[in-house]
Amino acid sequence: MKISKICCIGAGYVGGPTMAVIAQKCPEIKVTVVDINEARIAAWNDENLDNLPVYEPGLDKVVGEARGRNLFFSTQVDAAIQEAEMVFISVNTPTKTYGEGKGQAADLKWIELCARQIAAASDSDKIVVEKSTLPVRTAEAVKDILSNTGNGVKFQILSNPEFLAEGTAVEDLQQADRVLIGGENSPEGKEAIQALVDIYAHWIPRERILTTNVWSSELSKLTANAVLAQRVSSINALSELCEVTEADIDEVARAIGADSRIGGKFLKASVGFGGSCFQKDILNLVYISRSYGLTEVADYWEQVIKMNDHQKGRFARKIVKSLYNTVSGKKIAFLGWAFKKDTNDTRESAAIYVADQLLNEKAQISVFDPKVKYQQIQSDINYLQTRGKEENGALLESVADPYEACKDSHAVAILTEWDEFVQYDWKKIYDSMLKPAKIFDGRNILDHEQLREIGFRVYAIGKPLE
Ligand SMILES: NC(=O)C1=CN([C@@H]2O[C@H](COP(=O)(O)OP(=O)(O)OC[C@H]3O[C@@H](n4cnc5c(N)ncnc54)[C@H](O)[C@@H]3O)[C@@H](O)[C@H]2O)C=CC1
Ligand SMILES: O=C(O)[C@H]1O[C@H](OP(=O)(O)OP(=O)(O)OC[C@H]2O[C@@H](n3ccc(=O)[nH]c3=O)[C@H](O)[C@@H]2O)[C@H](O)[C@@H](O)[C@@H]1O
Repeated sequence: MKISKICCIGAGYVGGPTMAVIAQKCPEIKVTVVDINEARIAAWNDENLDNLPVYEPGLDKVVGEARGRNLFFSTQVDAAIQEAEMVFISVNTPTKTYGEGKGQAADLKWIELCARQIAAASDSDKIVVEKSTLPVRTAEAVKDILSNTGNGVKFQILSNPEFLAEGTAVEDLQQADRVLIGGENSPEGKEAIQALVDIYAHWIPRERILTTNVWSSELSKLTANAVLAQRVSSINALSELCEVTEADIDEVARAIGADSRIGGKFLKASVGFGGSCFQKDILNLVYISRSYGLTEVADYWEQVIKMNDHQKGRFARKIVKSLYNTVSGKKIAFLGWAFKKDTNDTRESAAIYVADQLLNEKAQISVFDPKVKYQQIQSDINYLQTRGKEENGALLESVADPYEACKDSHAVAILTEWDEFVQYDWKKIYDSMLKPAKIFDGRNILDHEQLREIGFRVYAIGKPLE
């Protein structure tokens, strides 16, 4: 079966970049990305490519090449579904905030709405592709909704989870380690799988396109994130041990990573992992395991989250302790608010939780992030509902100049590993700060020796103190 029209529901961090790359690589396929969020669609259609709603290195070029040719962004959801032979579901699947499974299970409200909308808008057979990250066996529910429309239209459900990481999305999509496609083991299922394989085969070597049954595919996505996050929690757990034993976590990571069985990637100690997915997906895995009565399995994975919460908490406590156990009224500069470099995404960023803890101690925080705006920072902190909006507004500011953020501060905390932070004039920053001037490097990116020569007191993750 040859696909000529694709519709993707959800124009977010996954739907936008993923479809842009499919459109770039498959110029003969018309790709329409739809969303109910009008402002988001307008931003995707903005003539000025600097205003795209998702910041990703290289994305402007891809969108610039394909948009208007065979890539379209629209709010006309039904029309796009109707004309497509293949419909991707790429909507958000956050952790439930109410009812059964609150705080752990994935909220599948938007997935179900999409399935119902596809069912209602379709008058020809379609392949429906789960692109969102979903609990194992979700395809069963999607299929149940789609096969009970009574209008004779037939649907095949595929699972095609996305493994891109933010900040490197375009590169990850163009040179994916693997593409995973799960489908039904029937002639129709195999035909649907092949149709999607053919799309990716435009640019991904065939041996990197893995095909499995639907349940393996759904579960592999949760598992991949759980194992990645587990590595970060493992190295972060060891960073605390380094601090009390005078071992150096970067040296330990290099030493163990040199073992090809372990590998060197994803062993960078930090203030804690953030992002919209690691925590959400592990909580989901914990919930699923517990719902099958697998207590030990659930407890095992839950520890990855507990360790991460501990890491964020102890970073904040370290700042308070070293500022003589009080930060009330003291200015603390935050360099970075995004959950990692090269993205404007702040979801579950460690910075939010460290700030919240310091605001509880009445610190005055001044944030500089090259890609995150004041409004987003306020909305992130207000979302926690720890204190009123007015108080947050009075204690937490953001400025457009990093030197301004650091001026007259007692301490500078590095929360995101933006490359530009390394290049700053740290002598100038030192001269503008209150003394003793302190730096808390939550990402271990700065030259600590040089900073100490300037006169800074430096606290880093998993490093011996002076
Ligand atoms: N952010 C990431 O790096 C990755 C995310 N994922 C998964 O991909 C999925 C999407 O994530 P993001 O793109 O980050 O979410 P997002 O929140 O950035 O985008 C989702 C979009 O779907 C839209 N939407 C929701 N319901 C809709 C409906 N019924 N009709 C039309 N539009 C609708 C929303 O308005 C929103 O713009 C999630 O399941 C996530 O776990 C997977 C891999 C990477
Ligand atoms: O499902 C998802 O959403 C995606 O989640 C992660 O991607 P992402 O969260 O965008 O970014 P990562 O590079 O994985 O970083 C996650 C967090 O871990 C932190 N991290 C990462 C690596 C490391 O060594 N140390 C460390 O602290 C990062 O700073 C960041 O806060 C996975 O890497 C992707 O494969 C997956 O598709």
